[in-house]
Amino acid sequence: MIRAHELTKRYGGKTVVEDLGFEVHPGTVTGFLGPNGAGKSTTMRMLLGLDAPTRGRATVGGRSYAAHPAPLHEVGALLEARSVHPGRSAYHHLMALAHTHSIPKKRVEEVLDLVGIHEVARKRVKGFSLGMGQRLGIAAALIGDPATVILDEPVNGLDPEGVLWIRNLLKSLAAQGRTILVSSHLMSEMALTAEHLIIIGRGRLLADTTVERFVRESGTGSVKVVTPEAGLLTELLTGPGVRITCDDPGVLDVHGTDAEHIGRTAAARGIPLFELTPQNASLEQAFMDLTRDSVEYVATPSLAQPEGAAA
Ligand SMILES: Nc1ncnc2c1ncn2[C@@H]1O[C@H](COP(=O)(O)OP(=O)(O)OP(=O)(O)O)[C@@H](O)[C@H]1O
Repeated sequence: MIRAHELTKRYGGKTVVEDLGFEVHPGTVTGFLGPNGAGKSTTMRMLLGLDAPTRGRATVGGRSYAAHPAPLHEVGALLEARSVHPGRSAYHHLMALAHTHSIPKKRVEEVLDLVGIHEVARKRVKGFSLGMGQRLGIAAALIGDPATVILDEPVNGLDPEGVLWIRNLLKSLAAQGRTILVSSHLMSEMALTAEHLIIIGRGRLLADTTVERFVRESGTGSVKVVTPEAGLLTELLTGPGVRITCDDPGVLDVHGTDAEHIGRTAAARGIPLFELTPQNASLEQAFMDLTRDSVEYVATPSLAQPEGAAA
């Protein structure tokens, strides 16, 4: 388990992480979300003992990172900055890590297989694509078979196949009972990967919730329904809190209820459905609504606002 308690970081006069408290539990993927500059990387660096908190405390598995006798077995991490010597091969990089942490050579082969870079393992890292570099970083994070895995923006620069691969890898690591914390600024990707979300903005906690609850409570979700019986289905679904729009014949946009209820209602009356799709775009919208006041790098338009304009 990861625990942050009143975690605070100041650089000079600027507070970049403020009074942050959360827990990350084993067995699920927890997404760590926030707009650019929200403080995600700084928080992760504090969890990993790479930055000292100005105040507060961060523990992994009940101890601060530095207090672990064999940290690679406890925590595996991928941070944004690449720290691999460009002239080294992936194999030698991992071998060096294994050697200095008493990890058997066999484990190097295992993680190379796991991340799918066995074929290029003897090539120099400087020729690696961003995606290959990310895979190598993940191999290094997993080499100690850690109970906790912390990854900062692992899908950055990956192609769709790579994104899908990371998603499945993280889920399988969580299913093995590990604690997984993964940062992103993409809500839509996290909604597919994570079960739990910790959302920060300007270094402060904005939400600590499950994906399911975030979707439900965002209230902005809708379901696209394609049916030849649009009129009848609209009648059956109409009720308190439900709003249905129909811009194209046979295509309904249903707000205020979920796909399961719509599917069951249709099935009970034998109404055929050609499509029943929860709209994830609105999830991204809910995330942007939540973090709007915390977005740091939209400075230009708001600076251009005349004095006294609404914030
Ligand atoms: N070493 C440092 N010295 C001064 N300011 C820093 C330092 N590291 C980070 N910051 C500032 O702290 C804030 C949070 O940065 P951080 O990289 O933690 O955010 P982030 O959420 O990871 O952003 P991104 O999604 O862009 O990676 C930013 O305003 C950044 O400029």
